[in-house]
Amino acid sequence: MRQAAADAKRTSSSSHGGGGTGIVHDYRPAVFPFYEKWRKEYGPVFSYSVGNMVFLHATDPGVVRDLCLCVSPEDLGKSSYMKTTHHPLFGDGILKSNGDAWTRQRKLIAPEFFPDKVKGMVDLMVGSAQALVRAWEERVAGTGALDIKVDDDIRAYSADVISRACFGSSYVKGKRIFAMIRDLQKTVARPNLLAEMTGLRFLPTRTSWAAWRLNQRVRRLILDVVRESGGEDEGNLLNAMLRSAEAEVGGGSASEDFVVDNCKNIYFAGYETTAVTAAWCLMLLALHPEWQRRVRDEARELTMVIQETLRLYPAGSVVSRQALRELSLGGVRVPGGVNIYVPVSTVHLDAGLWGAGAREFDPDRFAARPQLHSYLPFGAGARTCLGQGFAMAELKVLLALILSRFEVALSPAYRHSPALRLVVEPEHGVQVVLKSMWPVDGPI
Ligand code: HEM
Repeated sequence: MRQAAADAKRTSSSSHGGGGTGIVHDYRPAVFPFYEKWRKEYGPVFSYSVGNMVFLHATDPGVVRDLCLCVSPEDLGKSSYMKTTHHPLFGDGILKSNGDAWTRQRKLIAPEFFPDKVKGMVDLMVGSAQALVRAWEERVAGTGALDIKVDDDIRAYSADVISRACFGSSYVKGKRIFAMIRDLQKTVARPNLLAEMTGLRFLPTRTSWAAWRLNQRVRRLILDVVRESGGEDEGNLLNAMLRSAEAEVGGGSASEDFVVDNCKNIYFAGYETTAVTAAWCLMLLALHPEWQRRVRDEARELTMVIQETLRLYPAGSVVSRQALRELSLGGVRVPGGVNIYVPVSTVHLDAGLWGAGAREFDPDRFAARPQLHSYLPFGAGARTCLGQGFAMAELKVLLALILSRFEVALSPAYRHSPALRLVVEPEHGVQVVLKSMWPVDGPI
């Protein structure tokens, strides 16, 4: 098995040879070698167990369609698998909660991402994107062309946007908080399967102590910002959550928990996902200069390019659920307690759903709306991503500004190697060559 994974890794991790030849967008054999092997052996629906946990792996369109249509929080919820290990990161926030607790949080947070609210955040996105583009312009000036790994700068953009949106004028402190949550994420991201499967997870370990300490610091800092804001209505997410929490759960530590946990959830859900999507999108645009031209001519085309990026490189690689009671999905009986995994990239590359060219980059396919169950970059059913409008706006602002200033080509140093680190990201970063299209003091 290990050898199969290593072989697959070698074939998908390739230097692209200058013009982008040799890049294979289908990363499944490298990133999910076991699932691919089992799917080929057992078909689109199979189950396996780890200790006493049962997993149903499904890519059958009937199962996926029923999963998308199931909106009852009593039937399907988020898996309790890893809940204890990941508790310092997610707490009881929206991402992992179920039942009434989830319904209440969703109702409170969703309005903060309604289109009119997102529209009000576009200016702050433009401000952050302009800072990035200006910095690149300065580096390009004098050299004519800049060979650059874009990932860190894009991450800084994503962190800046989400900090400003969440923390308003305290966004500098917000960025420190998010940096700490990132450390927390790294600490809890090392899964301890044995601990999950046994009572040992309740015993403190060095990692769990480190996570606990980090968590306390994050909590103190978030509550500091809340106190500093003095309840002033700044129109940022933090204040909105505070208002909601006080109205719903009353003051005191329950409302503090609500705010702290959901700050961490929003950060986790919105930061890395958006940054990684922007990086993959730049890689694909660098490979396809004809699409750079089309996007410059017609803004609508940018939406299609982003949609196609999310099809080929979905940041959320798996839609996971737990059957909270016995269900039937696409004619398959699913007993209560079973964990359901839908590998998004397999659905997105299904030739039956997307045609023979499913593995190729072709944004034109999004001229028509895809079928509900064939496109899951933002998840499925009642639990779909709350921030998708926000993420799309953030991506459009950044990419439109970059393309209005630069021609983008893939660097000869780029190595294509998608790797799973909670989200599927470019293992060695995305390295491109930027050429300025305008004089450096031109308008942005
Ligand atoms: C390109 C960027 C993004 C991608 C690909 C993405 C993807 C996802 C996915 C796959 C889920 C799980 C859905 C499911 O299980 O059915 C999710 C949930 C969620 N996302 Fe996003 N997301 C992105 C950006 C954002 C942003 C920017 C925010 C907020 C600022 C956000 C907030 C959330 C929240 C709150 C949930 C939990 C929804 C619930 O459980 O009810 N996401 N996202």
